[in-house]
Amino acid sequence: MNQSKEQRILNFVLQNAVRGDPCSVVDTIDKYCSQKEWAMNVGNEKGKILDKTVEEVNPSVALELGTYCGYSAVRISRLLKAGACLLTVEFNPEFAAIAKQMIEFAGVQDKVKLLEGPSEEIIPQLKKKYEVDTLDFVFLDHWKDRYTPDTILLQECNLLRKGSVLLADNVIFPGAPDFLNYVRKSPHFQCTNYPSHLEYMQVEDAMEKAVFLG
Ligand SMILES: Cc1ncnc2c1ncn2[C@@H]1O[C@H](/C=C/CNC(=O)c2cc(-c3ccc(F)cc3)cc(O)c2O)[C@@H](O)[C@H]1O
Ligand SMILES: [Mg+2]
Repeated sequence: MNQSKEQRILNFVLQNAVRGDPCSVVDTIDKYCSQKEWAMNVGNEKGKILDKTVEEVNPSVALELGTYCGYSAVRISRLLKAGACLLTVEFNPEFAAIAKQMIEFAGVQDKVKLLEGPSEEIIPQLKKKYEVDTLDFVFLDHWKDRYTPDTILLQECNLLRKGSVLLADNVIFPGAPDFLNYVRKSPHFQCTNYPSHLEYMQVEDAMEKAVFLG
């Protein structure tokens, strides 16, 4: 049975990246996806915005919605301080298996907990089952129509505190218009837009930062 694109990306990393070196894993995925097969990783241009935001927040507990192949999980976790952790949520078992191998090859498995299942089921379990108090940072990169309901759910589950930072990918392309509307109109969020480009393409895209005000 022929391989999936995601399996081909993982194989390329296993054969070309340096085991235990998260930067080389990120660079190798970008090399493959810019030269051979496009894939929906956040990429290097928007990845630098993600890096800066993670470094500013310096989170103890971070959440990612939409692991896919693990590109941003490796990218985020490489910047986390000792003892900090990233919880990343993925409901597609094939992608979860790929991401698990990607995370382990990069050597960041001690900082990353991959939670398999739909975000709407996982988010309400974070406090009791995963011993989360509140989240310092949330990266939204899953189905775009889930950004708003999950942002509301995070608030309902008391997972955000004054200063919690949400960063959303693709608010221009494919677009998350209802999310932009929601956070920009809400008195509970202070928003900043970061214009950029779609990964590996010259198409306009942007990331939106929404800081929870309590
Ligand atoms: C509720 C729930 N729970 C758990 N996992 C969930 C989940 N909803 C989705 N997932 C998971 O997350 C990933 C999905 C990511 C969705 N991302 C995009 O659709 C996306 C698309 C493009 C794109 C751009 C130009 C094009 F022409 C076509 C596509 C670029 C991007 O950057 C994207 O992020 C994927 O791994 C999926 O299984
Ligand atoms: Mg994306």
